[in-house]
Amino acid sequence: MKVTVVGAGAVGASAAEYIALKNFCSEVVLLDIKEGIAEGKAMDLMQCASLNGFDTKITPSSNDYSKTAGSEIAVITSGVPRKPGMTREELIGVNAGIVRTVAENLVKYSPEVIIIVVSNPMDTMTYLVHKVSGLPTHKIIGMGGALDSARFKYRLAEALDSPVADVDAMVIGAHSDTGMIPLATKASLRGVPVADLISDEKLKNAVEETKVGGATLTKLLGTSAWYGPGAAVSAVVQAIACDQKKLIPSSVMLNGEYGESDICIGVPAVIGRNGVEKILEIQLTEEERAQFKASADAVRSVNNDLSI
Ligand SMILES: NC(=O)C1=CN([C@@H]2O[C@H](COP(=O)(O)OP(=O)(O)OC[C@H]3O[C@@H](n4cnc5c(N)ncnc54)[C@H](O)[C@@H]3O)[C@@H](O)[C@H]2O)C=CC1
Ligand SMILES: O=C([O-])CC(=O)C(=O)O
Repeated sequence: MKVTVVGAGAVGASAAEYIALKNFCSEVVLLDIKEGIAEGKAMDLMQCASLNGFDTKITPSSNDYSKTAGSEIAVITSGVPRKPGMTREELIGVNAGIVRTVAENLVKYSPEVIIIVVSNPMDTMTYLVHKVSGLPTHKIIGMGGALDSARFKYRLAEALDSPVADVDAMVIGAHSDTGMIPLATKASLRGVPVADLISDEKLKNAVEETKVGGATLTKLLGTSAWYGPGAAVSAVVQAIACDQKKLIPSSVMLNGEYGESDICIGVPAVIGRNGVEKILEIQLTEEERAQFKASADAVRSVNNDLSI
């Protein structure tokens, strides 16, 4: 299995590292437009192979897409991250041009590829890839829900004083500070509804902290996060590569599901060897349905800023 990661910055390198550590791919091509970056990161990562016991070969590329030819999966992390005080939506002006060119180049050399979009504003960048790549809709997946759900589980575990691994929870909606919808009503501690175990106030705090999870880290770090994003990317890549058919909230093109069409936004999706294998339409409360509609409206208005 050959996987390409475009963008050898913080998130791209972290994703390549986690993919290699999990040892399920033969090759990861790490491509960056900046001369030397991919070479340096790939060399540094390959020097971990004997220490960490992985066989995955990490091949660098300085913007040479011929090296990506025949990739079955490609991850787009190229573009600028936000700085403290910014929203993800403010990145559209720079990132749309980058994501468009990258998607076109990827498809040129790997016409059968499945693309995972990470660059922000992620839901709109995913929509853009649908419009410019010519790939079938099931082959384009926006990564946001995997990360946001992991952050929600972390916040719930904190509130419950329980191990994170005992918590199950999901976040749907847009990957944005205001559009995320952590599904508090469905969160559980090994099947026991979390709402039965902690106060409304604690649950509400966990929801609010999850929604601004990216902004909180950006404020602390001066740039956006990379370990969680890299791990979340590797989980989506592995679900495809190993045909795991995992239920991962992902930004996918909707065609009537949840009452929305011609939009990419986070919904529960089964991810396997064919990419998006199924979209699950789960029961939402009236309040969650209203939140989803508002979230979709906001994504649509950002999509309108694209020139496609
Ligand atoms: N969807 C999600 O959950 C998350 C999304 N992000 C987004 O991912 C993106 C990357 O973030 P970081 O890795 O922290 O940024 P970074 O600045 O560390 O790395 C970005 C890399 O992209 C490269 N690049 C720029 N234009 C390129 C092009 N045309 N072709 C190839 N490479 C190019 C740069 O040289 C740089 O090395 C940002 O847009 C950020 O907002 C970050 C975290 C989570
Ligand atoms: O917050 C950001 O800008 C980066 C991102 O999408 C995340 O970490 O969730």
